[in-house]
Amino acid sequence: MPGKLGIIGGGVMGEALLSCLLSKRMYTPDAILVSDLSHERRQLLIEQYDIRTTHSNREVIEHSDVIVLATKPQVFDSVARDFSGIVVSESPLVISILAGVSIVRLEQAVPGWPVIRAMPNTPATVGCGMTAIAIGSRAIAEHVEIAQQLFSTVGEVVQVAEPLLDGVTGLSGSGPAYVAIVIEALADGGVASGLSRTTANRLALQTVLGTAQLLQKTGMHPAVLKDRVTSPGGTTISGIACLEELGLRSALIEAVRAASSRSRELGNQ
Ligand SMILES: NC(=O)c1ccc[n+]([C@@H]2O[C@H](COP(=O)([O-])OP(=O)(O)OC[C@H]3O[C@@H](n4cnc5c(N)ncnc54)[C@H](OP(=O)(O)O)[C@@H]3O)[C@@H](O)[C@H]2O)c1
Ligand code: PRO
Repeated sequence: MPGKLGIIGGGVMGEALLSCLLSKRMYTPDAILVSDLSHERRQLLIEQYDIRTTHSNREVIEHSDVIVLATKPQVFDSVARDFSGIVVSESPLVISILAGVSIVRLEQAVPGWPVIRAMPNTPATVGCGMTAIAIGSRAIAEHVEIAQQLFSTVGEVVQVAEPLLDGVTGLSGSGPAYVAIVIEALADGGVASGLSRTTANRLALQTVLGTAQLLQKTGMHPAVLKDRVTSPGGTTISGIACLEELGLRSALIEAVRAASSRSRELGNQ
């Protein structure tokens, strides 16, 4: 991976990328500079990862060959002001992971530099992320290659047309929260049926993990697996009837749609 990496915003997602890129040795700690407004946050990142940090976004911008924007979208205008008037000998690649903020807005904010929009997710922390990227008008093949390399180090990568990124955000960006709720609720069901909390948590987690791996490794359609588990007149069909009655499918569909629409809304603010 070429040169120096800068991360603006060392919060949950900035740290997720940072920790995995370091553990996979894509970057060495001395090649990374992270800016964050919070002193406590900067201290934590220094102690945890032995990287350099700063309160100044401009320092990160001037230091880096690749800049990952990882603040909340709500502070984008303020971060954008930090780019104004900066002169560099070679334009860095700007990769934004901000939900909703469009390539047009990003390109207006950075002075003629290449931009790529990305939507990763938190499993990137352990190298199991899912990231979609959309390419800005000034990015060339070399920049796409850098983004592909960076995000494939922390999981899988797909390229999509920019308008689809809101849907990606609602599905794989927000998805880890939905799946975590499903795992927690399955465990609650186990506890309600008399299992200890520890056993129920273990069963719920391994069931979700094992099912995902089975589907991924075999390429089996989820509906086929559902049918394989469901014996005629057995236990599973009683559970499924309950899920259908209580609307699990439509709840998940509506959750993805609501989150996608919120992503669009954030982009228009
Ligand atoms: N979390 C996810 O699962 C996820 C997944 C995909 C994409 N994203 C995107 O990633 C971005 C960050 O999300 P997050 O969950 O990591 O948020 P977060 O934990 O709040 O991290 C953002 C960090 O940026 C700091 N910050 C605020 N204003 C700043 C400024 N002007 N300059 C530099 N740093 C500043 C924040 O400090 P304070 O807390 O002190 O304000 C915070 O430490 C968002 O745009 C989100 O849409 C998040
Ligand atoms: N977390 C961010 C949010 O909740 C974006 C996707 C996941 O806005």
